[in-house]
Amino acid sequence: MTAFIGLVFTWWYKNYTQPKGFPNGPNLALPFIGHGYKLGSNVVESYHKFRGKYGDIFGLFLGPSRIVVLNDFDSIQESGFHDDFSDRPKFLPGIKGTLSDGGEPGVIFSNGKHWSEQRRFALRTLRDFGFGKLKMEEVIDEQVNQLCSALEGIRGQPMSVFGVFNTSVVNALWTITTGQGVCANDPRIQRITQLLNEFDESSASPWVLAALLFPNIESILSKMGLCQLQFKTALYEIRNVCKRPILEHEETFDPNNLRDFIDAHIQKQREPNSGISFQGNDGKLNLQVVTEDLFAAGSSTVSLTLTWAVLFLANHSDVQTKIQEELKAVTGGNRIPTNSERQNMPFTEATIHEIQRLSNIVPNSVPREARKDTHFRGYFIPKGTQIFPNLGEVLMDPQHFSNPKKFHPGRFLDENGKFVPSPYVIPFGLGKRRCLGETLARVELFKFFTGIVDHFKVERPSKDLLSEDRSPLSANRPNHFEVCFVTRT
Ligand code: HEM
Repeated sequence: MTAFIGLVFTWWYKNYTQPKGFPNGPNLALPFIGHGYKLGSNVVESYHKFRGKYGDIFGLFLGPSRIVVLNDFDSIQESGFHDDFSDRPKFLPGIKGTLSDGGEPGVIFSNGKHWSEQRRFALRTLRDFGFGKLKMEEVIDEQVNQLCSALEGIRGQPMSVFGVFNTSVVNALWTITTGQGVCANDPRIQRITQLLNEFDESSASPWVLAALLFPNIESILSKMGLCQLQFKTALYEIRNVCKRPILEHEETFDPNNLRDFIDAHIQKQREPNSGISFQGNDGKLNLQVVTEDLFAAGSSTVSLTLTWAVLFLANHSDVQTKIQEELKAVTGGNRIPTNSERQNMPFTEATIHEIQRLSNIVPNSVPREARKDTHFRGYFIPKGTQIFPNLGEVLMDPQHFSNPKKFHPGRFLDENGKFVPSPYVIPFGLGKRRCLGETLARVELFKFFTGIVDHFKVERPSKDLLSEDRSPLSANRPNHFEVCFVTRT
């Protein structure tokens, strides 16, 4: 018996205690759940408390995974550009298929050459987007107009905006990747957006995080009703929906007429020196998964930011008035401004910057992993440790933003009314893994936002201000609320 206890203790000591020089953090990690029992229902709040207690860089076990949480701008920036910290941990391994070298395909959770090549390709293709008649701005304008027409149809009645933007944002992405327009009520798109939405709602739960990090316990947690990984189901469904257009594109591919993102990828696959990640079956798998990745990363992020935007607008009608004045001066108030016109709209720019700061929709960013034993800022970080850049702590840091919980676009305007962006507004992360959809996201946010303010006065159904707090069940969503979109004459 003593020998058994000795063995268990040795196993626990080896797997659940931190090495010398590791950042401070809560004590006593329990087998399998680690410090999960010390986290409340909202991980973001727990991390904020831990930061107060253990400092800007602290460590803990989440399930059996060793984690370091970075909470200040300098360490997030330095780690972001650090070669040893630019890998992603394994995420539901194999769920997206496996490359010939055993690695993960795609871009969000891939590493090494596959990641760098696919990232460079996707970044460039989204940034320079324009295939034949298909131009990014036109695609988005069409979705903004469709959305505004649908909202006009509600005739100013109180309505919830949760999920309202998802369809438009997914439709724009669908057009950009596949070249095909879809009708607003396409059941495939509705299903994908619904699943991503549900995942988003549950993403602050420590159980969901534990299941993502430690797939072996996922089925047990699901059976206990502690977590449902809708995200996984969504990935399968997105895969099925994307398969068909990819096959059709392969059959009808014409190198002299690139129609969309899929065509651009197929062209790379057919170039002899395009890099290993575009060759053979790996190339095909990468296309499949990069397409899925764009949907997974690019839909609820943008639509949730717009949901917060509407909430802030409803609470701050003075902000709406100023933006409407800017729109009138720049466009005459009867069309969606072009992306290049945003430089003439400093107050609008400042407002979107403030919305992105305060909505803080990806508070813990996407985890990275230490590729080897590394010394970082005086700490020892062993190989395999997961690194969480806690962006939310920077966005809400009183050292960078006075009264950080207050919605105040004016903080980003100088005395001449010029827009001065803050280096501490980092909703897209920092460094080598920084969001690759940033350009597209910025154009989408600008166009949907100005389109709505131009068409409507966003009003609260009653005199009471809407709560700007986070829903207790989620790190990034507002509490349920309703607004009225009153058409402007
Ligand atoms: C408001 C909108 C968005 C926000 C706040 C956001 C935020 C982020 C963040 C924080 C990361 C992790 C960065 C890191 O690890 O350092 C990320 C990664 C990523 N985002 Fe976004 N994102 C947004 C929109 C989009 C869009 C529209 C797309 C594409 C259509 C996209 C595609 C990606 C991809 C593919 C990655 C993984 C990059 C890599 O691992 O190399 N995102 N995003």
